[in-house]
Amino acid sequence: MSFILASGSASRRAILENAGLDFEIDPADVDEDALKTGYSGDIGALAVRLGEEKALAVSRRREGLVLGADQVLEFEGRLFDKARSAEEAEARLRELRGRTHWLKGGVAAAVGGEIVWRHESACRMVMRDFSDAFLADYVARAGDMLTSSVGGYAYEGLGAQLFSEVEGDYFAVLGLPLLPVLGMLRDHGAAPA
Ligand SMILES: Nc1nc2c(ncn2[C@H]2C[C@H](O)[C@@H](COP(=O)(O)OP(=O)(O)OP(=O)(O)O)O2)c(=O)[nH]1
Repeated sequence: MSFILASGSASRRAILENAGLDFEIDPADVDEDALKTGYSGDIGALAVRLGEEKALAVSRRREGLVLGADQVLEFEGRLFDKARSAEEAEARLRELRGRTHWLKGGVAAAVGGEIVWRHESACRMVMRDFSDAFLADYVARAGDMLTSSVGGYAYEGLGAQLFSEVEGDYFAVLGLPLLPVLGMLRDHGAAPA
């Protein structure tokens, strides 16, 4: 039983590998900025739409079940994508500290160029009001996570120190709501029932 993960995300790959699943990786080439720039609708729905676009882009050229996903950060109604530099990530963390933001996730499965399943997740991230000294130390130690993860943190790692409370699916924070995905994979014969 196998399926295709239409993602270049190391986190999504690790989540599925650690769960013992058999899959190929074939990242989707989707112009996310085209959909995100100037978007003013529901941010969770956008993440689902992006997950669908990624799944469809690969499903149109590959046989079998294709899984696509996306995750965006929502803060006071504003949409944030991955920071483009460590400096931008630091400025954002300074803005988010002491306040609550959401990680909105969308995941979709496609077969033969058609969407067969979709799921939306929302995780409430309560960031503590850490000091400037803490932030400087965090930025010095966080490395690539500052720009490779949508919030500038790895919640399973150093990023845990940023938060006082998190509500939602742990795996969804990391980029892929594993249990709903497993249910779908079993329904489609792509994971052991
Ligand atoms: N390891 C880790 N990664 C995280 C965490 N929070 C978010 N991420 C990652 C998961 C995704 O790789 C990334 C969200 O960006 P996207 O949804 O646009 O995916 P990405 O561009 O990485 O890959 P893709 O578009 O699927 O090829 O942030 C976390 O707490 N830990």
